Amino acid sequence: MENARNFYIDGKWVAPTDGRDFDVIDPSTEEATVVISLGGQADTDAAVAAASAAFPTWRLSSKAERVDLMESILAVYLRRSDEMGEAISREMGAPIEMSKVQQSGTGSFHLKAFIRSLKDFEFEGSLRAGEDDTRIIHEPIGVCALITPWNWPMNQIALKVIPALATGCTMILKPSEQSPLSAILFTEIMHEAGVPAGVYNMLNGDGPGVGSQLSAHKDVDMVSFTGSTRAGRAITIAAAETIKRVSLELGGKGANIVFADADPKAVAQGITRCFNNTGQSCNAPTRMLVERSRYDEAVGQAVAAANAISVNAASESGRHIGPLVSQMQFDKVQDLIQKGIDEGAKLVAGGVGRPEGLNRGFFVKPTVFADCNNDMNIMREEVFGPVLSMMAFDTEEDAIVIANDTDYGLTNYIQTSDPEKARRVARAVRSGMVDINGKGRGAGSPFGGMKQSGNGREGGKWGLDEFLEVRAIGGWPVE
Ligand SMILES: NC(=O)c1ccc[n+]([C@@H]2O[C@H](COP(=O)([O-])OP(=O)(O)OC[C@H]3O[C@@H](n4cnc5c(N)ncnc54)[C@H](O)[C@@H]3O)[C@@H](O)[C@H]2O)c1
Repeated sequence: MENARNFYIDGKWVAPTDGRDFDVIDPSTEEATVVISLGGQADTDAAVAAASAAFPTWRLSSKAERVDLMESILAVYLRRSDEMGEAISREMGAPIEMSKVQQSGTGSFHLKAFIRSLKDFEFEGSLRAGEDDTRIIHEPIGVCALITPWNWPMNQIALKVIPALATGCTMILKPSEQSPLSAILFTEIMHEAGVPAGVYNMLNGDGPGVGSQLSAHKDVDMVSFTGSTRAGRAITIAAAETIKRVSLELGGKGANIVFADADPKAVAQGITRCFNNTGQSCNAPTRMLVERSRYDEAVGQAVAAANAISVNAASESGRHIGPLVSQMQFDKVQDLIQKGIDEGAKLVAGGVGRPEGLNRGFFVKPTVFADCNNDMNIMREEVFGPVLSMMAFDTEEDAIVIANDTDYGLTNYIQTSDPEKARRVARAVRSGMVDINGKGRGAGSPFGGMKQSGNGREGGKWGLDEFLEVRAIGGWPVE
């Protein structure tokens, strides 16, 4: 990859001033696949300076100009979409076919959705009908630091870069050092599409380096972050000194409430959903709560579904799951599986160690625990691996209490054929998002959580609002 060691600052690929080498590991082989540079303070300062210099002009760009630019980006993206799938598969281990469709597909999906949202967005208007002398104006917040994770790399980049661009902000993207290849390719796409110099900048770096430097930088107006609750807390503290806005998308521990009247396929679908992307999704339904009359049958269905999942290298074609992203994640997931056993949960599928025949690579057995309770680590911590925890409940009220007994509040799932119950439970669970009977949310819906799952909303009109200041001007001379 030609630009692997370089950064993109002020419309050009440049060598780092302050960089050091870092090996990107292929999770299927545990071997270095590319060497990138991790930047230092001088690189951070140069990128922030470029974004600051571009802001006064870009903030005045018209909505039509920005829609045109987003359409150009979409055209280039669609042409290079397969390459994007390959880059993501190589850097974080998503199986190649899944990566080309699901991982890479998020880029064009969000681009299209944001083009629609921007076309509909009113940047200026009256306070309310008849109060035309109070003008409400939405303005871009300024220079934004966009810090993204490795699990859905293009999804997160698109959910931050595109709305920042659409609202007239300028930005510095710092992707995860574990998944830089997709970000480098995306930067080539932005360059080819003709993004003006300085509007979009990209630096590779780690959390303690570029991540912290951006969070604390006096010339950065906002940090938009997706990743662990640990890093979200550190960023908030670093940002406090300069009172910058911090938007956070953090972890989750979604409950999937399966009532006795649910579709017979609900349990198997819950497993597929939980283990997709090798369980590395913040909105994965990792706690399956099943009404007692159906519980034993559900455990049997979950075991059959988990045992039917194959695990293999990311480069192999097929519908298997791939490895975890890194040694660190592998160790963390192994540790949590062992804790589940030690705490008395009933291991009914998978377990510690690699699947048979896979001696190298960060591969984990698809694992199911039954008879869990809410005090266990596997029910409280975000595992971020192919591990499902099951528990029985007796009444609707119990299910709601268990679902809400968590520090997180990102997505909950409800399976029932009773529409009244579905509406009641959807209102009662505390999460930014709820999926009923496997129906996804429409394009342009807000994505985000409550409690320690964060405070941001990404996507659609709400995703644009995140990057805007709202101003109120009284005595506006009416035209
Ligand atoms: N909610 C999500 O989408 C999501 C994504 C990735 C990881 N996670 C969770 O995080 C756990 C650990 O994964 P991880 O260590 O790769 O995630 P992380 O939060 O450490 O890293 C995510 C991003 O934040 C940056 N970062 C890390 N520390 C930072 C700091 N102090 N200041 C600024 N930026 C910082 C990283 O360089 C990366 O770009 C996972 O097990 C999982 O539970 C959640």
